[in-house]
Amino acid sequence: MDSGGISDLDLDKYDADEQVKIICLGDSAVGKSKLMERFLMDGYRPQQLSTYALTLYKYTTTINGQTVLVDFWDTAGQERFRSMHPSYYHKAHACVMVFDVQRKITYKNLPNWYKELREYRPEIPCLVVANKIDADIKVTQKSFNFAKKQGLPFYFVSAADGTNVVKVFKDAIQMALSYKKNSSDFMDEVMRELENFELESKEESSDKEETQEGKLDSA
Ligand SMILES: Nc1nc2c(ncn2[C@@H]2O[C@H](COP(=O)(O)OP(=O)(O)OP(=O)(O)O)[C@@H](O)[C@H]2O)c(=O)[nH]1
Ligand SMILES: [Mg+2]
Repeated sequence: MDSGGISDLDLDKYDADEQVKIICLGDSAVGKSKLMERFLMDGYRPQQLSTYALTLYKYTTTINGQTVLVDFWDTAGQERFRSMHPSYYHKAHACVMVFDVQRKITYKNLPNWYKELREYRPEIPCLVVANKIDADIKVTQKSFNFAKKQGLPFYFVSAADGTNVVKVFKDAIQMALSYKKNSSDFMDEVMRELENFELESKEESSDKEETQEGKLDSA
């Protein structure tokens, strides 16, 4: 129940009603960090060092009157395809998968990223993003069939000029929320039940709290 505890603290601290985790996948230098920065800071600083470690961005927004806390996870894609640590995927509610329209290899690697994602998170919404369309707008006439074949939403974007960036992340947040609410993923159901169970028992009696948490920890 480690992250469950942290979530509760976060919800209090940010005065949020809901919390979702969104991860970003894709080869190195496709623009994952730039896209997130563009969305979060509404700015774009070219030529920044690539991401070496994990970066966690916290973002709050209001959807249908509810305050939603979004954890955006960003990590380095590496030069060649490399696996992410399982904790990166843990309890993620949506994934933004990025490739660079100027480098075919980054598109060819999408099935590798997707395969790994599905090993850990079989059901979460995944959005496919073709970045850097500013470099050559003609690419938007090309067809990139991977997303269609997998039945995934697809977006042409540019972190440099901002095209579709807000749209992608807003959609990702909505999808993450609806996934969290109507999830058929068994593990998530169980986790949610456990979280509710913990809250209810806290309300009932505070002196039982410790025993209750002890039980959940060993579950
Ligand atoms: N022309 C253009 N360049 C971009 C765009 N987005 C990112 N870049 C450039 O591409 C390079 C890589 O961007 P990053 O955001 O660092 O890529 P990343 O996917 O986070 O890379 P790693 O952290 O190594 O996995 C940088 O030099 C950016 O300036 C874009 O939309 N258009
Ligand atoms: Mg990066």
